[in-house]
Amino acid sequence: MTSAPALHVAHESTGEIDLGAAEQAAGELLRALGISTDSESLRGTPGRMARAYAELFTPRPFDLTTFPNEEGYDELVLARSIPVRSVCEHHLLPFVGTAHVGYLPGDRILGLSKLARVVEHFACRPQVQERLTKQVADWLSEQLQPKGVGVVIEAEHTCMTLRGVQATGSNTVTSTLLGTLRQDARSRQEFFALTGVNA
Ligand SMILES: Nc1nc2c(ncn2[C@@H]2O[C@H](COP(=O)(O)OP(=O)(O)OP(=O)(O)O)[C@@H](O)[C@H]2O)c(=O)[nH]1
Ligand SMILES: [Zn+2]
Repeated sequence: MTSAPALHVAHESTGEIDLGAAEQAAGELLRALGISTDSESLRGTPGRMARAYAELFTPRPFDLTTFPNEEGYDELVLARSIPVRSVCEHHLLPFVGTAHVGYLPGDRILGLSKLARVVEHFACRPQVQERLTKQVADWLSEQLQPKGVGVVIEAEHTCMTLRGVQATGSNTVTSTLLGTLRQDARSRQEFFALTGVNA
């Protein structure tokens, strides 16, 4: 199988990260919340907070490597249980879970790891789960021109399980289907059956 020229996926930063300013602000936030940073173990906490959020908001750049679909493979390609870690844009608390990302190939097939990389790419920013699901599906559709795309994400929102309503054990399922996977009932059913999500 010959590799097509890789298309570089630009880092889509949500803005410049100023670690120094973030550390200072984190220190002020802790003090405003009544948490002293005087002790040895908390002295570095504002800096750690700044670096932790910077890490969560910085996706790793990657190349979108595709190959010609030489065998004319026309069934579903599905990567299941891709880990998802993101941060909800309402509380800036983590939501974590798994994504199932699949497509029905057209003229080209995608390097399999890229299905996980595109999830990370859109997860590394303040998000809502619905938008993340749709962004992954739309991006695959635009870049690969497949016959269909399906994305399902199941995630626990810690803003909903650890605080607020404290709905411990709950998780949220979102899905976006495009093309044949949306229009054709049999393809749709097969997709959900293979993801293991009851729909
Ligand atoms: N649709 C959607 N809502 C989300 C997501 N992540 C968090 N939220 C919700 O965003 C909402 C923000 O609502 P507010 O009423 O402003 O916040 P709040 O007072 O902290 O609400 P509670 O969480 O109910 O205590 C909450 O209902 C969250 O559950 C997400 O990915 N998608
Ligand atoms: Zn939230």
